[in-house]
Amino acid sequence: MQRISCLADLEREAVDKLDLNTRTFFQSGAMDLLTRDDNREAYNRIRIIPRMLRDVSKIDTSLSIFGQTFKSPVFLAASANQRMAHTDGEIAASRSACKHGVLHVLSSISNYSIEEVSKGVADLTESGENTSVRWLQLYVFQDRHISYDLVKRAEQAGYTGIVVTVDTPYAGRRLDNIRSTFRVPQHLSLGNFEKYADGMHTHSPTAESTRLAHQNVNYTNYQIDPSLNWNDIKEIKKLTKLPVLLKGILTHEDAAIAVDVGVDGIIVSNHGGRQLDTVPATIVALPEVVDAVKKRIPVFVDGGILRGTDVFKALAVGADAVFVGRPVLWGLTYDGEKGVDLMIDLINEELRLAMALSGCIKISDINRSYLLKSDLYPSKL
Ligand SMILES: Cc1cc2nc3c(=O)[nH]c(=O)nc-3n(C[C@H](O)[C@H](O)[C@H](O)COP(=O)(O)O)c2cc1C
Ligand SMILES: CCCCC(=O)C(=O)O
Repeated sequence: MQRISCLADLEREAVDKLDLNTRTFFQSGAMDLLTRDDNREAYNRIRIIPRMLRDVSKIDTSLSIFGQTFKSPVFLAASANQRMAHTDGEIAASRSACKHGVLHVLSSISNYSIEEVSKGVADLTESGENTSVRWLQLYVFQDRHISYDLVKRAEQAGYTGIVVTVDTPYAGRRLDNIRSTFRVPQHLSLGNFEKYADGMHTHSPTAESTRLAHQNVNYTNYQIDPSLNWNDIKEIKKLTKLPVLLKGILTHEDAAIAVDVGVDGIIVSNHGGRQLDTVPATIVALPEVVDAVKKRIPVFVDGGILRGTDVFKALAVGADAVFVGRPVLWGLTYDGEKGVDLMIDLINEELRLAMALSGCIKISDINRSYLLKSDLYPSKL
């Protein structure tokens, strides 16, 4: 077997190992996959302009956000059902993030619960790692008490941020999941919701409702509340002292409202092309969001990031850090925690090299002057 040299190799190995059901769940995007694929192609169209002779013998990829220090700006995005990739699922991904000093975002729709993941990383604190690099991704369910309780549980379990996903009032229409009838394997449950299966909470998502939602038998079966609006975001802000971020913003208009209502951070995302097909690639949407936010709050981006040069380009446009989604699943599938370690090491090494070869010594050195101007997308501003 050839050695894994980059994230694309890791994807190939993982895809070879997976059954059709899991593979289509991970790879799928909405409708014709135009946005999913555009996320990557848009990075490929941007050229880096390097500078020389700057003593690049020491490269520092560390950064600080909300008072927390991270070793690299490549974070791990939330994805549902990570035990479909590997039996250690979310615990393995979270452990790997803690060891590397980068963020792990736990999906609301995880197989291991908020508390199980906390327990699963606890021994790393004893060996000196910072295990507070964990945020919770929040879906706002029709039964608001469930979502509000998830926030409280996250606070108690040592999570340090809440990421509210705002692009999913309904699940996108993912044709391959409909064609091959997506199923969460019977032995997996949705850890966070077991405590609500008491008859009191009739709107709690279950593994069964998840199955149906993915088959689009009933779009509302995830029990996500499609009435979610800006007033709810203000309520969530009142509920917690943790930073509250919005994931799924794609326009300068929404970015400006987010800042006005007191949101603490924005993740420019199109859900990996899984929601509304034909929305712009995230690296295309990023400049107008960055320009509207004017550094008042951090801006992050995800979607299609596979190379160290992609990370460099996103930071050059103005992202504070980036998230990778599917690559976490490829790492998990390949070799559990060790596979995620490998994924993080590979992309960090590529970023380090991209910085050195373009003459950037630290993260704050990276800016738009390192990109060919004609490749930067026209902003709506
Ligand atoms: C299998 C899968 C499950 C996902 N589940 C969630 C989720 O539960 N909540 C969420 O906010 N985003 C979810 N996402 C979206 C990711 O957080 C992220 O936005 C996206 O994967 C980034 O694109 P990339 O995969 O090209 O890196 C999921 C993505 C995938 C591929
Ligand atoms: C309604 C979608 C829930 C899981 C998810 O976010 C995804 O599969 O992309």
